[in-house]
Amino acid sequence: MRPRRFLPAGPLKGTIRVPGDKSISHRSIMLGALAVGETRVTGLLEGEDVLATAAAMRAMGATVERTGEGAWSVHGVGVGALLQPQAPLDMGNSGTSTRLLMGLVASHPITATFVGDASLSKRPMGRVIEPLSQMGASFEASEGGRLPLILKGICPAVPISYRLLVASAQVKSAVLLAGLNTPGITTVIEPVPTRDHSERMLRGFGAELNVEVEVDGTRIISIRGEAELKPQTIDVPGDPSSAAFFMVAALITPGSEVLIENVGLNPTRAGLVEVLRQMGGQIDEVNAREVGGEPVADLLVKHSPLKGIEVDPAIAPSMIDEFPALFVAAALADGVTTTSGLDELRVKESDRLAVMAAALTAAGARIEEREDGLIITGTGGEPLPGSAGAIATHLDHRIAMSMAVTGLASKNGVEVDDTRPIATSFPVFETMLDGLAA
Ligand SMILES: O=C(O)C1=C[C@@H](OP(=O)(O)O)[C@@H](O)[C@H](O)C1
Ligand SMILES: C=C(OP(=O)(O)O)C(=O)O
Repeated sequence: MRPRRFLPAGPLKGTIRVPGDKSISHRSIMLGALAVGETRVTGLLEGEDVLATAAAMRAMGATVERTGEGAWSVHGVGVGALLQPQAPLDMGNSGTSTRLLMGLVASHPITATFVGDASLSKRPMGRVIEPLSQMGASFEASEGGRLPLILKGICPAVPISYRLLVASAQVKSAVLLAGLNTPGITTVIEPVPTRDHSERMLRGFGAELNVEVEVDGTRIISIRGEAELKPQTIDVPGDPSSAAFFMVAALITPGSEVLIENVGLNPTRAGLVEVLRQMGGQIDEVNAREVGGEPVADLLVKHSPLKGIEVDPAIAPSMIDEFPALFVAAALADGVTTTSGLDELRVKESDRLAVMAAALTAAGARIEEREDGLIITGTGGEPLPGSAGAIATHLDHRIAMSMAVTGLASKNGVEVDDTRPIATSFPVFETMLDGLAA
């Protein structure tokens, strides 16, 4: 364990550039590994989760090499040509690596064992086991459909049409990736839109992918299998989920003004910016452009008095990883913030509703935990008292970073029990935070 007390500090001033988007980084390595020829990636997130994906693709035959800071070269094996890994695939803390790679393995004639850390081993895999079983793959999973599990893929797999039961980009992507090496058309029906990086990138690599949107917003996504992917050059935009911590930090710390450069603002990811603006946060988009097929801008964030709001549950999928950071903003806002429809937060790296309720309460905030959300009564900008002892982060990087930010807006600081998990998604977080506060 690596504990740290995050002390009150500020104002935050300066310009930062957050590391590459985690979702896009995973996908660029996976698709690069399935294209024939060399894919070059710049701006790749070199966090532990993405490195787990890189190691797994190497174990299945691809050449994945670092050529410079954030610069990677991937020589793929071609769709259908993944090799049987010789040892269990260690997915560490990463749900995205696990579920997307299960999709890839499912339609190859190989068997793979998936293992992970204590957090990942508690997370539900039934949501991908179900559709991939329909496609013909077989599974030996631990109790409740959890890791460790053994997946026996099948070739040819059976194309399916699958309606998502949970709003999950990981489940959608697992089925689409399995569909890549499946004859015919594999379809995912998505009643609630989730992040669409897989769709964008599959198209970019030359897969035949079709999206129809029905009047009620349901998306019908079809991919033609036995695809041939062409290698690409990919520039990964900055991760809005990492930028989130600095947006909130700047908004709640008096006198702050921070420019966060190169932030990915794909509409399926940008919910937090909208919600913080509804709360009164001043966040200006400058230099809007496109990077790697994704909308990007620099965000100029200034300290702002925030007010509590009722967060529309419909926006949740577009900010699903940002709720821990939002709860911190709400704890410092004037009035009550209500959130609902957040059951999915209970099955992330930790139970993010229970863990954030306990953590913010320990820091002196007023929190009521409901079945599907938190109700937070803010201080109206007054610093929170801070924590007496160490706050339990349960191997969850986003809890650790959220509570680090809470420390800035506290009287006595907030102690986090373990900062190591931050390296799964944002290895330079502490350096950046210390730099802005200096
Ligand atoms: O597809 C992805 O890259 C991700 C999808 C989301 O998970 P779910 O699909 O479980 O909602 C998100 O929480 C995760 O951090 C990354
Ligand atoms: C939920 C997350 O990641 P994953 O599901 O890939 O572990 C996250 O990064 O917040």
